Amino acid sequence: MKKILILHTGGTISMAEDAQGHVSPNESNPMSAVNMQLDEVELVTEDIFNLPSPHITLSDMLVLKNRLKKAFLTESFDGAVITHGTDTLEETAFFLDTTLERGKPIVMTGAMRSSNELGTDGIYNFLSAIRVAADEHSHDRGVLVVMNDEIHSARYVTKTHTTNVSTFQTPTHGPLGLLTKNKIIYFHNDSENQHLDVHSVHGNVPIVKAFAGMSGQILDLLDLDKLDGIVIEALGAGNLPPIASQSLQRLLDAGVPVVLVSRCFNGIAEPVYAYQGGGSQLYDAGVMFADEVNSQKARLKLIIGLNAGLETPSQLRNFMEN
Ligand SMILES: NC(=O)C[C@H](N)C(=O)O
Repeated sequence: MKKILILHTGGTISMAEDAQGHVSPNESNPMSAVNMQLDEVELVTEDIFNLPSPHITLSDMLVLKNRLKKAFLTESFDGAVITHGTDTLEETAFFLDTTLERGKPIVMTGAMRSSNELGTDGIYNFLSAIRVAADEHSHDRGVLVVMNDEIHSARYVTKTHTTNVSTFQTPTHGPLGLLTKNKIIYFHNDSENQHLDVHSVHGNVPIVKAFAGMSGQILDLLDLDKLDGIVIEALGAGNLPPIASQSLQRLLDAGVPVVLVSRCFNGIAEPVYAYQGGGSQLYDAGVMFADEVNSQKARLKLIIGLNAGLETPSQLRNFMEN
């Protein structure tokens, strides 16, 4: 018999629609009332939060991480399922994936349609997540995201559609696997995300998106005394308009960690172009190129690195670029 910890955190999966079509949280989570009778699986359920996922903070992620650590170290759980709002699900998944060691399966899921809507996907996704968490082949894969019959890696998955039930996709790599009616099939193994545990999540790290004709105005407005780092969503392979790149130099000169990702949905940013504002110039000036993560995940990674005590530029660069 597998013992699986269920942590409900809120999100649309826990919400209901009213007569006007407005969706909001319930006093008590409808998912807790779902009577999931499964052979060979014992479920232990906790309503750890009841929050829409735009209300989830890094402190909440830390609470979840500590709860999961306890579950596996001292409570002999065989796996865990976390239900979560989809808006920031990928961020919580990435945070847990980076701060917890790989081992027993941790599976996150949610829904795009609330509990009383026609075609609600909540209970189906919940059951799928439990199946994956109880499967022997789900061990040592890091945090998994299960929605709409697909299994995705926390490192790469992202929300791609505002309302569609197939919103979670893995650009460049594709999903790790899928669920059929009777089977769970993994197509490939994922490389391990660098693991670093943290006990705090302090830090002001904004994300700034680049655009054609970008001036330095937004970067010039940033108060260096209140800035612990910055993530730039750059153009293409990792380039910036020339004036913006000049303003970035002020941050680099002040020792602010600057991390770059691409605003492209697919592919990997690399220091290639040598013109003014080009990636290779930015790299030589000290900009770190975060490997294969989007801006919201690069931001979490930088905050984790800083809170884990990586101080020197080379320590941080090694963490951010691998
Ligand atoms: N589908 C969802 O769960 C979206 C909702 N706004 C949330 O993230 O809480």
